[in-house]
Amino acid sequence: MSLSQSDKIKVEISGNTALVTIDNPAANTWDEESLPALAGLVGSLNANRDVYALVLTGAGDKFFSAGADLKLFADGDPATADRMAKAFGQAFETLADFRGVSIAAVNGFAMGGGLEVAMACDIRIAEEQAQMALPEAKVGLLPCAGGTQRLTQLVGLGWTKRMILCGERIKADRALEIGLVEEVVPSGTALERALALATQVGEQSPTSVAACKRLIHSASEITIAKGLADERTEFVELFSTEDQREGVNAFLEKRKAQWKNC
Ligand SMILES: C/C=C/C(=O)SCCNC(=O)CCNC(=O)[C@H](O)C(C)(C)COP(=O)(O)OP(=O)(O)OC[C@H]1O[C@@H](n2cnc3c(N)ncnc32)[C@H](O)[C@@H]1OP(=O)(O)O
Repeated sequence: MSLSQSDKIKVEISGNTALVTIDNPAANTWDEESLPALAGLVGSLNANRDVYALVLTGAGDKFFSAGADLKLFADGDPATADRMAKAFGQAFETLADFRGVSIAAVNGFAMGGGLEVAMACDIRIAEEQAQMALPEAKVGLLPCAGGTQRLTQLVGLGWTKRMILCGERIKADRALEIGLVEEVVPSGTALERALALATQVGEQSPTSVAACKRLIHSASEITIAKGLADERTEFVELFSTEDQREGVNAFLEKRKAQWKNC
C-alpha cells in the first residue's frame, strides 16, 4: 500500500530519502485532501527508521505550489476557513517537526501556502526562475499557515512587512540575498541539488540530527541559558544511543558509519 493517502501528494523512497511531490494541477494548490495527505505521510515517514531526509517539490515545471486553492474561499464560508486553517496548521507543523531533514526544491512559483510549506522545511533550494510571495492580503486573506511567523524568523521584520503588507513578489536572487532560500540553482536542477544534499544528510547520525533539530527549533522560544542547558542534556543523552557509539568508533576505525537510528 502507498504511504500517501492521495494522488495529490506522491512519494517515492530511495535509499534514506523520501521524495514528496505536490501534484495537484494546475498550480499544485492545497485543499482538504492534499493537506491531510501531507500530514499523514510525514507521520508515516517519522515512523520509518530508514528515512533520514525528505525532499519536497512540485509536479511540472511552472509551480512549486500556488498556495491554497482559492476556489474553496469563493463563497466566504467561515466553516471552510476554519477547517482549512486547521488542516494547514496540522500539515505544516507535522512537516516542521519531521524528525529528519526536510529540503524544499522550489522549482517554480511558491505563493501563499506554497511558500509557507517551503518555510516549514529545514532548507530551501530555489531555481533561478522561481518567484515567491505571500499575496494573501491581495485577495482579502492572510497567511495563516506560518507566513507571519516563519518569514519573520527567516528574514526579519523589514522584508516580512514588504512581502506581506505590500504584497511584494520576489525572485530567487532576492530570496537568496535576504535569507529566504539558502541556494539558487539553474532552472530544472533544484531537485537534483536537493537530492544530493539529502544524500549528504545520510552521512550524519539521524539520532544526532533529530536532537539538534529539537534544540535549534526551541532556540527562539526559550532563554539562552535554558537552551545551553538543554544542549548539555541532549549531548549526554546521545550516549545511551547506538548511533553515538557507532559514529565515534567508525571514525576511529576509519570506516563509514552504519546508522541504526536509535
Ligand atoms: C493560508 C494560505 C492561503 C493561501 O495560500 S491563499 C492563495 C495565495 N496564492 C495566490 O494568491 C496565488 C494565485 N496565483 C497567481 O497569482 C498566479 O497563478 C501566478 C502569479 C502564481 C501565476 O500566474 P500565471 O502564470 O498567469 O498563471 P495562471 O494562469 O494564473 O495559473 C494557471 C492556472 O492555475 C490556477 N491557479 C493559480 N493559482 C491558484 C490558486 N491559488 N487557487 C486556485 N487556482 C489557482 C489559475 O486560476 C489558472 O487556472 P486556469 O488555467 O483554469 O485559468
